[in-house]
Amino acid sequence: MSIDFKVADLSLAEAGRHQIRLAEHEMPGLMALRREYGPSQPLAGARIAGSLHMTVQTAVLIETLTALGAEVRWASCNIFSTQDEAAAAVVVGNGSPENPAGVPVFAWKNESLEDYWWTAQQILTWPEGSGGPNMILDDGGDATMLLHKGVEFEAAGEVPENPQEGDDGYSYEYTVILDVLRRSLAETPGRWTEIAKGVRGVTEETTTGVLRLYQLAAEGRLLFPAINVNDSVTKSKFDNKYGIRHSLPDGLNRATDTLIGGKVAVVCGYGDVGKGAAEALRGQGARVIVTEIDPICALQAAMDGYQVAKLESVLGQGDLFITATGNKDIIMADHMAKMKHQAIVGNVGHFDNEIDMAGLARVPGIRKVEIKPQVHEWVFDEGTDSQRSIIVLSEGRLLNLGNATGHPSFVMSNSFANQTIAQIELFTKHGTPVEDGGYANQVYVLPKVLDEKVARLHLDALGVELTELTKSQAEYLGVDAAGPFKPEHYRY
Ligand SMILES: NC(=O)c1ccc[n+]([C@@H]2O[C@H](COP(=O)([O-])OP(=O)(O)OC[C@H]3O[C@@H](n4cnc5c(N)ncnc54)[C@H](O)[C@@H]3O)[C@@H](O)[C@H]2O)c1
Ligand SMILES: Nc1ncnc2c1ncn2CC[C@H](O)C(=O)O
Repeated sequence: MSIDFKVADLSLAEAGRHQIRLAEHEMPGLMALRREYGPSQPLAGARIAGSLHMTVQTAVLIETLTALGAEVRWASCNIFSTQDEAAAAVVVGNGSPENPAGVPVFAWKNESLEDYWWTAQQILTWPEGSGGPNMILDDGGDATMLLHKGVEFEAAGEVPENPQEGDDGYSYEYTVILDVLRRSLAETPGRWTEIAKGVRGVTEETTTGVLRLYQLAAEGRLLFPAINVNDSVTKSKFDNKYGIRHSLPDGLNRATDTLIGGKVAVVCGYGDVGKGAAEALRGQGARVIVTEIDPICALQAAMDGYQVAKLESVLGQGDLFITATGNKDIIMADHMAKMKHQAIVGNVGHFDNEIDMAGLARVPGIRKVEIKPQVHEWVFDEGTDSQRSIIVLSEGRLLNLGNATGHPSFVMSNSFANQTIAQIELFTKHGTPVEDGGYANQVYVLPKVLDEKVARLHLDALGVELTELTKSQAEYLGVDAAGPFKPEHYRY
Protein backbone atom coordinates (compact mmCIF):
# COMPACT_ATOMS: atom_id res chain seq x y z
CA MET A 1 0.00 0.00 0.00
CA SER A 2 1.36 3.46 -0.86
CA ILE A 3 -0.58 5.13 1.94
CA ASP A 4 -0.08 4.98 5.69
CA PHE A 5 -2.78 3.33 7.78
CA LYS A 6 -3.40 1.11 10.78
CA VAL A 7 -6.40 -1.23 10.74
CA ALA A 8 -7.05 -4.68 12.24
CA ASP A 9 -6.80 -6.86 9.13
CA LEU A 10 -6.57 -5.82 5.46
CA SER A 11 -7.78 -9.27 4.37
CA LEU A 12 -11.27 -8.22 5.56
CA ALA A 13 -11.43 -5.65 2.75
CA GLU A 14 -13.43 -7.81 0.33
CA ALA A 15 -16.07 -8.55 2.98
CA GLY A 16 -16.21 -4.86 3.77
CA ARG A 17 -16.55 -3.92 0.13
CA HIS A 18 -19.62 -6.15 -0.28
CA GLN A 19 -21.26 -4.50 2.74
CA ILE A 20 -20.36 -1.02 1.46
CA ARG A 21 -21.87 -1.85 -1.94
CA LEU A 22 -25.14 -2.93 -0.33
CA ALA A 23 -25.10 0.13 1.96
CA GLU A 24 -24.79 2.49 -1.04
CA HIS A 25 -28.20 1.30 -2.22
CA GLU A 26 -29.59 2.24 1.19
CA MET A 27 -27.93 5.69 1.21
CA PRO A 28 -29.72 7.58 -1.60
CA GLY A 29 -28.82 10.97 -0.16
CA LEU A 30 -25.09 10.38 -0.44
CA MET A 31 -25.35 8.74 -3.86
CA ALA A 32 -27.44 11.66 -5.16
CA LEU A 33 -24.80 14.13 -3.91
CA ARG A 34 -22.10 12.12 -5.73
CA ARG A 35 -24.13 12.47 -8.97
CA GLU A 36 -24.91 16.16 -8.40
CA TYR A 37 -21.45 17.35 -7.34
CA GLY A 38 -19.14 14.75 -8.89
CA PRO A 39 -18.57 16.71 -12.11
CA SER A 40 -17.71 20.00 -10.37
CA GLN A 41 -15.41 18.48 -7.71
CA PRO A 42 -16.22 21.12 -5.04
CA LEU A 43 -13.94 19.42 -2.49
CA ALA A 44 -10.89 19.38 -4.75
CA GLY A 45 -8.10 20.65 -2.52
CA ALA A 46 -9.91 19.74 0.66
CA ARG A 47 -7.82 17.70 3.11
CA ILE A 48 -10.31 16.35 5.62
CA ALA A 49 -9.37 14.97 9.05
CA GLY A 50 -12.31 12.76 9.99
CA SER A 51 -13.05 11.54 13.52
CA LEU A 52 -16.28 9.53 13.33
CA HIS A 53 -17.24 5.90 14.06
CA MET A 54 -15.51 3.82 11.33
CA THR A 55 -18.54 1.81 10.21
CA VAL A 56 -19.84 0.62 6.85
CA GLN A 57 -22.04 3.73 6.67
CA THR A 58 -19.08 5.99 7.39
CA ALA A 59 -17.19 4.23 4.62
CA VAL A 60 -19.87 5.42 2.19
CA LEU A 61 -19.50 8.96 3.58
CA ILE A 62 -15.69 8.84 3.18
CA GLU A 63 -15.99 7.63 -0.42
CA THR A 64 -18.54 10.35 -1.13
CA LEU A 65 -16.08 12.98 0.11
CA THR A 66 -13.31 11.53 -2.09
CA ALA A 67 -15.75 11.33 -5.04
CA LEU A 68 -16.20 15.09 -4.66
CA GLY A 69 -12.45 15.62 -4.79
CA ALA A 70 -11.35 15.51 -1.15
CA GLU A 71 -8.31 13.83 0.35
CA VAL A 72 -9.23 12.21 3.67
CA ARG A 73 -7.53 10.73 6.73
CA TRP A 74 -9.83 8.94 9.13
CA ALA A 75 -10.04 7.69 12.73
CA SER A 76 -12.97 6.44 14.76
CA CYS A 77 -14.37 8.60 17.57
CA ASN A 78 -14.83 5.64 19.91
CA ILE A 79 -12.57 2.73 20.93
CA PHE A 80 -15.25 0.06 20.34
CA SER A 81 -17.22 1.37 17.34
CA THR A 82 -15.03 0.41 14.38
CA GLN A 83 -16.22 -2.29 11.99
CA ASP A 84 -12.86 -3.77 10.98
CA GLU A 85 -14.09 -4.92 7.59
CA ALA A 86 -15.22 -1.39 6.72
CA ALA A 87 -11.88 0.09 7.80
CA ALA A 88 -10.00 -2.42 5.65
CA ALA A 89 -12.17 -1.76 2.60
CA VAL A 90 -11.67 2.00 2.86
CA VAL A 91 -7.88 1.58 3.05
CA VAL A 92 -7.87 -0.63 -0.06
CA GLY A 93 -10.24 1.81 -1.80
CA ASN A 94 -13.04 1.52 -4.33
CA GLY A 95 -10.78 1.83 -7.38
CA SER A 96 -12.45 5.05 -8.53
CA PRO A 97 -10.38 7.66 -10.40
CA GLU A 98 -10.82 10.12 -7.52
CA ASN A 99 -9.74 7.52 -4.96
CA PRO A 100 -7.06 5.45 -6.76
CA ALA A 101 -4.94 4.53 -3.76
CA GLY A 102 -7.44 4.15 -0.96
CA VAL A 103 -7.78 6.31 2.15
CA PRO A 104 -5.52 6.33 5.23
CA VAL A 105 -7.60 4.92 8.09
CA PHE A 106 -6.35 4.60 11.67
CA ALA A 107 -9.07 2.62 13.45
CA TRP A 108 -9.75 -0.85 14.80
CA LYS A 109 -12.30 -2.33 17.22
CA ASN A 110 -11.03 -2.54 20.83
CA GLU A 111 -8.46 0.26 20.76
CA SER A 112 -6.86 1.19 24.06
CA LEU A 113 -7.15 4.82 25.14
CA GLU A 114 -3.48 5.30 24.22
CA ASP A 115 -4.23 3.81 20.78
CA TYR A 116 -7.26 6.06 20.41
CA TRP A 117 -5.37 9.28 21.06
CA TRP A 118 -2.55 8.09 18.79
CA THR A 119 -5.11 7.68 15.96
CA ALA A 120 -6.43 11.19 16.67
CA GLN A 121 -2.92 12.54 16.12
CA GLN A 122 -2.55 10.62 12.85
CA ILE A 123 -5.54 12.32 11.22
CA LEU A 124 -4.32 15.77 12.28
CA THR A 125 -0.66 15.34 11.28
CA TRP A 126 -0.43 14.77 7.51
CA PRO A 127 2.64 13.69 5.52
CA GLU A 128 5.42 16.27 5.15
CA GLY A 129 4.67 18.72 2.35
CA SER A 130 1.00 17.75 2.09
CA GLY A 131 -0.13 21.02 3.62
CA GLY A 132 -1.87 19.38 6.59
CA PRO A 133 -5.62 19.16 7.19
CA ASN A 134 -7.71 22.13 6.08
CA MET A 135 -11.06 20.67 7.20
CA ILE A 136 -12.20 18.67 10.22
CA LEU A 137 -15.23 16.35 10.27
CA ASP A 138 -15.89 15.55 13.92
CA ASP A 139 -18.26 13.45 16.03
CA GLY A 140 -18.18 14.36 19.70
CA GLY A 141 -15.45 16.94 19.32
CA ASP A 142 -12.35 14.97 20.33
CA ALA A 143 -10.32 15.97 17.25
CA THR A 144 -11.38 19.61 17.62
CA MET A 145 -10.58 19.51 21.35
CA LEU A 146 -7.11 17.97 20.82
CA LEU A 147 -6.23 20.69 18.33
CA HIS A 148 -7.56 23.49 20.55
CA LYS A 149 -5.76 22.12 23.62
CA GLY A 150 -2.55 21.82 21.62
CA VAL A 151 -2.76 25.45 20.54
CA GLU A 152 -3.63 26.54 24.10
CA PHE A 153 -0.69 24.73 25.68
CA GLU A 154 1.73 25.87 22.97
CA ALA A 155 0.71 29.45 23.71
CA ALA A 156 1.22 28.80 27.43
CA GLY A 157 4.59 27.19 26.69
CA GLU A 158 3.78 24.08 28.68
CA VAL A 159 1.26 21.31 29.37
CA PRO A 160 -0.28 21.30 32.87
CA GLU A 161 0.68 18.59 35.35
CA ASN A 162 -1.49 15.47 35.16
CA PRO A 163 -4.32 15.58 37.72
CA GLN A 164 -4.14 12.85 40.31
CA GLU A 165 -6.89 10.31 40.97
CA GLY A 166 -9.36 12.00 43.29
CA ASP A 167 -8.60 15.50 41.97
CA ASP A 168 -11.52 17.43 40.52
CA GLY A 169 -11.87 16.71 36.80
CA TYR A 170 -9.58 13.66 37.01
CA SER A 171 -10.01 10.94 34.46
CA TYR A 172 -7.40 8.48 33.25
CA GLU A 173 -8.26 9.46 29.69
CA TYR A 174 -7.42 13.11 30.39
CA THR A 175 -3.96 12.10 31.62
CA VAL A 176 -3.48 10.21 28.33
CA ILE A 177 -4.38 13.36 26.40
CA LEU A 178 -1.98 15.51 28.45
CA ASP A 179 0.81 12.97 27.91
CA VAL A 180 0.18 13.05 24.14
CA LEU A 181 0.37 16.84 24.09
CA ARG A 182 3.39 16.97 26.41
CA ARG A 183 5.32 14.65 24.05
CA SER A 184 4.17 16.67 21.05
CA LEU A 185 5.27 20.01 22.49
CA ALA A 186 8.67 18.51 23.25
CA GLU A 187 9.09 16.92 19.81
CA THR A 188 7.60 19.61 17.55
CA PRO A 189 6.98 22.92 19.31
CA GLY A 190 4.31 24.94 17.53
CA ARG A 191 2.93 21.98 15.59
CA TRP A 192 -0.69 22.44 16.66
CA THR A 193 -0.64 26.22 16.15
CA GLU A 194 0.61 25.64 12.60
CA ILE A 195 -2.04 23.00 11.90
CA ALA A 196 -4.86 25.19 13.27
CA LYS A 197 -3.87 28.05 10.96
CA GLY A 198 -4.65 25.87 7.96
CA VAL A 199 -8.08 24.66 9.08
CA ARG A 200 -10.98 26.33 7.28
CA GLY A 201 -13.64 24.81 9.55
CA VAL A 202 -15.19 21.87 11.35
CA THR A 203 -18.52 20.13 10.81
CA GLU A 204 -19.81 18.43 14.00
CA GLU A 205 -22.06 15.38 13.97
CA THR A 206 -23.54 15.06 17.40
CA THR A 207 -25.27 16.78 20.29
CA THR A 208 -22.38 16.45 22.72
CA GLY A 209 -19.81 17.69 20.21
CA VAL A 210 -22.06 20.64 19.39
CA LEU A 211 -22.28 21.51 23.09
CA ARG A 212 -18.47 21.68 23.22
CA LEU A 213 -18.40 23.94 20.13
CA TYR A 214 -20.89 26.43 21.60
CA GLN A 215 -18.85 26.48 24.82
CA LEU A 216 -15.67 27.29 22.85
CA ALA A 217 -17.51 29.95 20.82
CA ALA A 218 -19.00 31.52 23.96
CA GLU A 219 -15.50 31.83 25.43
CA GLY A 220 -14.23 33.38 22.17
CA ARG A 221 -11.81 30.45 21.77
CA LEU A 222 -13.17 28.82 18.60
CA LEU A 223 -10.24 28.83 16.19
CA PHE A 224 -12.28 28.41 12.98
CA PRO A 225 -15.90 28.38 11.78
CA ALA A 226 -18.10 25.42 12.69
CA ILE A 227 -21.29 23.93 11.31
CA ASN A 228 -23.56 22.15 13.80
CA VAL A 229 -24.74 19.22 11.68
CA ASN A 230 -26.63 17.67 14.60
CA ASP A 231 -29.30 20.36 14.56
CA SER A 232 -30.21 19.91 10.96
CA VAL A 233 -33.74 18.55 11.42
CA THR A 234 -32.95 15.75 8.98
CA LYS A 235 -30.14 14.70 11.32
CA SER A 236 -31.25 14.91 14.93
CA LYS A 237 -34.96 14.14 14.38
CA PHE A 238 -33.99 11.07 12.34
CA ASP A 239 -30.59 9.61 13.31
CA ASN A 240 -30.89 10.42 17.02
CA LYS A 241 -34.46 9.11 17.24
CA TYR A 242 -35.14 6.57 14.50
CA GLY A 243 -31.54 5.41 14.42
CA ILE A 244 -31.47 4.49 18.10
CA ARG A 245 -34.95 2.96 17.77
CA HIS A 246 -33.28 0.43 15.45
CA SER A 247 -29.80 0.08 16.95
CA LEU A 248 -30.53 -0.01 20.68
CA PRO A 249 -32.49 -3.29 20.60
CA ASP A 250 -29.86 -4.61 18.16
CA GLY A 251 -27.11 -3.89 20.70
CA LEU A 252 -29.07 -5.31 23.63
CA ASN A 253 -29.95 -8.51 21.77
CA ARG A 254 -26.43 -9.12 20.49
CA ALA A 255 -25.02 -8.42 23.96
CA THR A 256 -27.24 -10.49 26.23
CA ASP A 257 -30.19 -11.93 24.29
CA THR A 258 -32.22 -11.21 27.44
CA LEU A 259 -35.95 -10.95 26.77
CA ILE A 260 -37.03 -7.31 26.88
CA GLY A 261 -40.79 -7.97 26.78
CA GLY A 262 -42.46 -7.87 30.15
CA LYS A 263 -39.42 -6.33 31.79
CA VAL A 264 -39.04 -2.86 33.35
CA ALA A 265 -36.76 -0.57 31.36
CA VAL A 266 -35.52 2.76 32.74
CA VAL A 267 -34.47 5.36 30.14
CA CYS A 268 -32.54 8.33 31.50
CA GLY A 269 -33.15 11.35 29.27
CA TYR A 270 -36.12 11.92 26.98
CA GLY A 271 -34.57 14.02 24.24
CA ASP A 272 -34.23 12.89 20.64
CA VAL A 273 -32.25 9.75 21.53
CA GLY A 274 -34.27 8.97 24.67
CA LYS A 275 -37.51 9.20 22.72
CA GLY A 276 -36.27 6.64 20.19
CA ALA A 277 -34.89 4.43 22.95
CA ALA A 278 -38.14 4.48 24.94
CA GLU A 279 -40.21 3.74 21.83
CA ALA A 280 -37.97 0.80 20.90
CA LEU A 281 -38.15 -0.74 24.36
CA ARG A 282 -41.93 -0.25 24.58
CA GLY A 283 -42.13 -1.82 21.14
CA GLN A 284 -40.43 -4.88 22.58
CA GLY A 285 -43.06 -5.04 25.32
CA ALA A 286 -41.11 -3.47 28.14
CA ARG A 287 -42.73 -1.24 30.72
CA VAL A 288 -40.66 1.91 30.25
CA ILE A 289 -39.91 4.43 33.01
CA VAL A 290 -38.28 7.72 32.02
CA THR A 291 -36.11 10.03 34.12
CA GLU A 292 -35.79 13.69 33.12
CA ILE A 293 -34.65 17.08 34.44
CA ASP A 294 -36.48 19.16 31.86
CA PRO A 295 -40.17 19.71 32.66
CA ILE A 296 -41.09 19.94 28.98
CA CYS A 297 -39.44 16.63 28.09
CA ALA A 298 -40.83 15.10 31.28
CA LEU A 299 -44.33 16.25 30.28
CA GLN A 300 -43.79 14.83 26.78
CA ALA A 301 -42.82 11.49 28.30
CA ALA A 302 -45.87 11.48 30.56
CA MET A 303 -48.17 12.39 27.65
CA ASP A 304 -46.53 9.63 25.60
CA GLY A 305 -47.71 7.24 28.30
CA TYR A 306 -44.49 6.66 30.24
CA GLN A 307 -44.07 6.78 33.99
CA VAL A 308 -41.61 9.57 34.82
CA ALA A 309 -39.68 9.03 38.04
CA LYS A 310 -36.42 9.79 39.76
CA LEU A 311 -33.77 7.12 39.14
CA GLU A 312 -33.39 6.62 42.88
CA SER A 313 -37.08 5.70 43.14
CA VAL A 314 -36.91 2.84 40.63
CA LEU A 315 -33.51 1.21 41.19
CA GLY A 316 -35.14 -1.90 42.66
CA GLN A 317 -37.68 -2.19 39.83
CA GLY A 318 -35.53 -1.85 36.74
CA ASP A 319 -34.33 -4.84 34.76
CA LEU A 320 -32.69 -2.59 32.18
CA PHE A 321 -31.14 0.90 32.59
CA ILE A 322 -30.24 3.00 29.53
CA THR A 323 -28.64 6.46 29.71
CA ALA A 324 -29.27 8.93 26.86
CA THR A 325 -28.68 12.33 28.43
CA GLY A 326 -25.45 13.70 26.97
CA ASN A 327 -24.75 14.62 30.58
CA LYS A 328 -22.37 13.07 33.12
CA ASP A 329 -22.76 11.16 36.40
CA ILE A 330 -26.20 9.75 35.63
CA ILE A 331 -25.87 6.19 36.98
CA MET A 332 -23.38 6.11 39.85
CA ALA A 333 -21.79 3.17 41.65
CA ASP A 334 -24.16 3.43 44.59
CA HIS A 335 -27.10 3.28 42.18
CA MET A 336 -25.72 0.10 40.60
CA ALA A 337 -25.17 -1.47 44.04
CA LYS A 338 -28.92 -1.20 44.65
CA MET A 339 -30.05 -2.77 41.37
CA LYS A 340 -31.70 -6.19 40.93
CA HIS A 341 -29.54 -9.26 40.32
CA GLN A 342 -28.42 -9.31 36.68
CA ALA A 343 -29.91 -5.91 35.85
CA ILE A 344 -28.48 -4.70 32.53
CA VAL A 345 -26.85 -1.25 32.42
CA GLY A 346 -25.94 0.50 29.17
CA ASN A 347 -25.34 3.91 27.68
CA VAL A 348 -26.23 5.36 24.28
CA GLY A 349 -24.94 8.84 25.00
CA HIS A 350 -21.80 9.91 23.16
CA PHE A 351 -19.32 9.64 26.04
CA ASP A 352 -18.78 7.04 28.77
CA ASN A 353 -19.18 9.61 31.54
CA GLU A 354 -22.91 8.92 31.91
CA ILE A 355 -22.19 5.73 33.88
CA ASP A 356 -19.72 5.89 36.76
CA MET A 357 -17.39 3.08 35.62
CA ALA A 358 -14.46 4.37 37.68
CA GLY A 359 -16.59 4.42 40.83
CA LEU A 360 -17.89 0.92 40.09
CA ALA A 361 -14.33 -0.41 39.79
CA ARG A 362 -13.50 1.10 43.19
CA VAL A 363 -16.36 -0.65 45.06
CA PRO A 364 -14.68 -2.76 47.79
CA GLY A 365 -14.60 -6.44 46.82
CA ILE A 366 -16.15 -5.89 43.39
CA ARG A 367 -15.21 -8.48 40.74
CA LYS A 368 -15.39 -7.92 36.96
CA VAL A 369 -16.11 -11.00 34.84
CA GLU A 370 -15.84 -10.84 31.04
CA ILE A 371 -18.84 -12.70 29.62
CA LYS A 372 -17.70 -11.79 26.11
CA PRO A 373 -16.14 -8.66 24.54
CA GLN A 374 -18.07 -5.55 25.60
CA VAL A 375 -20.25 -7.56 28.03
CA HIS A 376 -19.11 -7.63 31.66
CA GLU A 377 -20.66 -8.95 34.84
CA TRP A 378 -19.80 -6.96 37.93
CA VAL A 379 -20.19 -9.03 41.12
CA PHE A 380 -21.00 -7.30 44.40
CA ASP A 381 -20.42 -8.84 47.89
CA GLU A 382 -19.10 -12.07 46.41
CA GLY A 383 -19.30 -15.06 48.77
CA THR A 384 -21.84 -13.38 51.03
CA ASP A 385 -25.59 -13.88 51.35
CA SER A 386 -26.07 -10.57 49.56
CA GLN A 387 -23.98 -11.55 46.50
CA ARG A 388 -25.51 -10.20 43.33
CA SER A 389 -24.32 -8.86 40.03
CA ILE A 390 -25.16 -6.43 37.24
CA ILE A 391 -24.26 -6.63 33.57
CA VAL A 392 -22.62 -3.52 32.06
CA LEU A 393 -22.37 -3.15 28.27
CA SER A 394 -19.45 -1.69 26.32
CA GLU A 395 -17.85 -0.51 29.57
CA GLY A 396 -20.33 2.39 29.63
CA ARG A 397 -19.57 3.50 26.07
CA LEU A 398 -22.35 3.76 23.51
CA LEU A 399 -23.66 0.21 23.26
CA ASN A 400 -25.40 0.47 19.89
CA LEU A 401 -21.95 0.78 18.29
CA GLY A 402 -19.96 -1.19 20.87
CA ASN A 403 -22.26 -4.23 21.00
CA ALA A 404 -23.76 -3.83 17.51
CA THR A 405 -23.04 -1.88 14.31
CA GLY A 406 -24.87 1.36 15.00
CA HIS A 407 -27.69 2.92 13.08
CA PRO A 408 -28.76 1.51 9.72
CA SER A 409 -27.61 2.98 6.41
CA PHE A 410 -30.79 4.76 5.40
CA VAL A 411 -30.94 6.94 8.50
CA MET A 412 -27.20 7.66 8.35
CA SER A 413 -27.67 8.75 4.74
CA ASN A 414 -29.67 11.68 6.10
CA SER A 415 -27.00 12.59 8.65
CA PHE A 416 -24.12 12.20 6.25
CA ALA A 417 -25.81 14.12 3.44
CA ASN A 418 -25.87 17.02 5.89
CA GLN A 419 -22.20 16.40 6.70
CA THR A 420 -21.26 16.44 3.01
CA ILE A 421 -23.20 19.64 2.31
CA ALA A 422 -21.67 21.26 5.40
CA GLN A 423 -18.14 20.32 4.31
CA ILE A 424 -18.77 21.88 0.88
CA GLU A 425 -20.21 25.02 2.51
CA LEU A 426 -17.25 25.66 4.82
CA PHE A 427 -14.56 24.62 2.34
CA THR A 428 -15.83 26.60 -0.65
CA LYS A 429 -16.92 29.71 1.31
CA HIS A 430 -13.49 30.11 2.98
CA GLY A 431 -12.39 33.70 2.60
CA THR A 432 -15.87 34.92 1.64
CA PRO A 433 -16.84 37.96 3.74
CA VAL A 434 -19.51 37.17 6.32
CA GLU A 435 -21.75 39.81 4.74
CA ASP A 436 -21.53 37.86 1.47
CA GLY A 437 -22.43 34.54 3.03
CA GLY A 438 -19.07 33.57 4.49
CA TYR A 439 -18.46 32.19 7.98
CA ALA A 440 -16.87 33.73 11.09
CA ASN A 441 -15.42 31.74 13.99
CA GLN A 442 -18.89 30.92 15.24
CA VAL A 443 -21.26 27.93 15.19
CA TYR A 444 -23.81 27.78 12.37
CA VAL A 445 -26.68 25.48 11.33
CA LEU A 446 -27.38 24.73 7.67
CA PRO A 447 -30.26 26.74 6.14
CA LYS A 448 -33.71 25.09 6.11
CA VAL A 449 -33.75 24.92 2.33
CA LEU A 450 -30.77 22.52 2.46
CA ASP A 451 -32.39 20.57 5.30
CA GLU A 452 -35.50 20.12 3.13
CA LYS A 453 -33.26 19.15 0.22
CA VAL A 454 -31.81 16.29 2.29
CA ALA A 455 -35.33 15.12 3.12
CA ARG A 456 -36.31 15.24 -0.57
CA LEU A 457 -33.34 13.03 -1.47
CA HIS A 458 -34.79 10.26 0.69
CA LEU A 459 -38.48 10.30 -0.25
CA ASP A 460 -38.48 8.21 -3.43
CA ALA A 461 -36.75 5.29 -1.69
CA LEU A 462 -39.67 5.08 0.76
CA GLY A 463 -42.32 5.48 -1.92
CA VAL A 464 -43.38 8.89 -0.62
CA GLU A 465 -45.81 10.83 -2.81
CA LEU A 466 -45.34 14.48 -1.84
CA THR A 467 -48.29 16.83 -2.22
CA GLU A 468 -47.52 20.15 -3.96
CA LEU A 469 -48.79 23.52 -2.78
CA THR A 470 -50.92 25.43 -5.23
CA LYS A 471 -49.92 29.03 -5.85
CA SER A 472 -52.85 30.33 -3.84
CA GLN A 473 -52.14 27.94 -0.96
CA ALA A 474 -48.50 29.09 -0.92
CA GLU A 475 -49.65 32.70 -0.84
CA TYR A 476 -52.09 31.85 1.97
CA LEU A 477 -49.30 30.32 4.01
CA GLY A 478 -46.86 33.02 3.00
CA VAL A 479 -44.28 30.50 1.79
CA ASP A 480 -42.66 29.74 -1.54
CA ALA A 481 -44.30 26.71 -3.17
CA ALA A 482 -40.79 25.23 -3.50
CA GLY A 483 -40.06 25.79 0.21
CA PRO A 484 -38.76 26.42 2.78
CA PHE A 485 -42.11 25.42 4.23
CA LYS A 486 -41.55 26.33 7.87
CA PRO A 487 -40.27 29.39 9.76
CA GLU A 488 -36.90 29.07 11.56
CA HIS A 489 -38.65 28.85 14.94
CA TYR A 490 -40.77 25.84 13.89
CA ARG A 491 -40.27 22.75 16.07
CA TYR A 492 -40.69 19.45 14.23
N1 LIG B 1 -25.58 6.34 20.32
C1 LIG B 1 -25.83 7.01 19.20
O1 LIG B 1 -25.80 6.47 18.09
C2 LIG B 1 -26.15 8.48 19.29
C3 LIG B 1 -26.81 9.11 18.24
C4 LIG B 1 -27.12 10.48 18.40
C5 LIG B 1 -26.75 11.16 19.56
N2 LIG B 1 -26.09 10.49 20.54
C6 LIG B 1 -25.68 11.13 21.81
O2 LIG B 1 -26.73 10.87 22.75
C7 LIG B 1 -26.77 11.91 23.74
C8 LIG B 1 -28.18 12.50 23.80
O3 LIG B 1 -28.43 13.11 22.56
P1 LIG B 1 -29.83 13.85 22.28
O4 LIG B 1 -29.75 14.38 20.89
O5 LIG B 1 -30.96 12.99 22.68
O6 LIG B 1 -29.72 15.06 23.31
P2 LIG B 1 -30.96 15.91 23.90
O7 LIG B 1 -30.35 17.13 24.50
O8 LIG B 1 -32.02 16.02 22.86
O9 LIG B 1 -31.55 14.95 25.03
C9 LIG B 1 -30.89 14.71 26.23
C10 LIG B 1 -31.96 14.77 27.33
O10 LIG B 1 -31.39 14.36 28.57
C11 LIG B 1 -31.92 15.17 29.58
N3 LIG B 1 -31.03 15.15 30.74
C12 LIG B 1 -29.89 15.86 30.93
N4 LIG B 1 -29.37 15.57 32.13
C13 LIG B 1 -30.20 14.66 32.71
C14 LIG B 1 -30.22 13.97 33.96
N5 LIG B 1 -29.27 14.20 34.88
N6 LIG B 1 -31.22 13.10 34.21
C15 LIG B 1 -32.21 12.88 33.30
N7 LIG B 1 -32.25 13.51 32.09
C16 LIG B 1 -31.26 14.38 31.82
C17 LIG B 1 -32.09 16.55 28.95
O11 LIG B 1 -33.07 17.31 29.63
C18 LIG B 1 -32.53 16.18 27.54
O12 LIG B 1 -33.93 16.18 27.43
C19 LIG B 1 -25.68 12.90 23.33
O13 LIG B 1 -24.47 12.58 23.98
C20 LIG B 1 -25.53 12.63 21.83
O14 LIG B 1 -24.26 13.05 21.36
C21 LIG B 1 -25.77 9.17 20.44
N1 LIG C 1 -23.82 3.33 11.61
C1 LIG C 1 -23.22 4.43 12.13
N2 LIG C 1 -22.12 4.94 11.53
C2 LIG C 1 -21.51 6.05 12.05
N3 LIG C 1 -21.92 6.70 13.16
C3 LIG C 1 -23.02 6.22 13.77
C4 LIG C 1 -23.71 5.06 13.30
N4 LIG C 1 -24.76 4.82 14.14
C5 LIG C 1 -24.74 5.78 15.09
N5 LIG C 1 -23.70 6.62 14.88
C6 LIG C 1 -23.36 7.73 15.76
C7 LIG C 1 -23.35 9.02 15.06
C8 LIG C 1 -24.58 9.80 15.42
O1 LIG C 1 -24.92 10.62 14.34
C9 LIG C 1 -24.33 10.65 16.66
O2 LIG C 1 -24.91 11.73 16.70
O3 LIG C 1 -23.59 10.20 17.54
